[in-house]
Amino acid sequence: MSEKTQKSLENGFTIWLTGPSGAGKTVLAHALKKKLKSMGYGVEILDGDVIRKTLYPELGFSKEAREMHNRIVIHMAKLLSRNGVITIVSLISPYKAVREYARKEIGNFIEVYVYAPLEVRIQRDPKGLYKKAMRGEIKGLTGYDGVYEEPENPEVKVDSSKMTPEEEVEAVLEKAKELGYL
Ligand SMILES: Nc1ncnc2c1ncn2[C@@H]1O[C@H](COP(=O)(O)OS(=O)(=O)O)[C@@H](OP(=O)(O)O)[C@H]1O
Ligand SMILES: Nc1ncnc2c1ncn2[C@@H]1O[C@H](COP(=O)(O)OP(=O)(O)O)[C@@H](O)[C@H]1O
Repeated sequence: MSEKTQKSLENGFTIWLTGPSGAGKTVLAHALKKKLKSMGYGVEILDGDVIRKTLYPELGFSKEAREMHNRIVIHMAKLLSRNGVITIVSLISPYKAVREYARKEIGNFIEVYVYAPLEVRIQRDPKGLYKKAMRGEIKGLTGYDGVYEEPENPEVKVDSSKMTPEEEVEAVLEKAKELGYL
């Protein structure tokens, strides 16, 4: 669809995908983008891994580093959302307080807990990080030997070991409609 025919939302919103490595955030982010684009909306993905590699590859994964990085992503999402863009954030964001800050700052907000059991994530291990953690080559891998504070009341929870990406997309879009964002 050309820019001229792109649907413009007066108020954008943010779909915040949180969950540990290998849970399925990236896959869901791209499936959502494809679907929303085909419906004619302006969509942007903010992927934590990509932003890290582009802006500060040496940052690391201490609590302080993650909080600072997450705050930068929150600011980007706020700017995009308030200009009518549907913003999909794909970010481990392990700390509840930071996600609550995101909700408050951004406003129109759908928190999606992307869940998969540890055994499934270990089996998938798309980046080989669980193998490295098991060999002791990395420490503090989120959801393995690093903290992940599970969302208590996310707008949506998807279990990627039981649902297809298409079913996950439907669950998120249904919630967006229910909340009046679409
Ligand atoms: N120790 C440790 N813990 C967690 N993740 C690690 C770690 N080391 C490297 N990686 C890789 O970093 C990717 C990006 O993480 P995020 O920016 O989403 O994380 S965070 O919100 O700052 O916690 C994250 O991407 P995803 O696998 O897509 O989630 C990992 O691939
Ligand atoms: N229903 C599903 N939703 C998302 N990912 C799935 C699903 N089923 C299997 N997978 C697989 O799980 C892995 C998830 O990786 P990824 O999306 O990169 O996770 P994350 O971004 O959370 O680290 C991929 O290899 C993907 O093919």
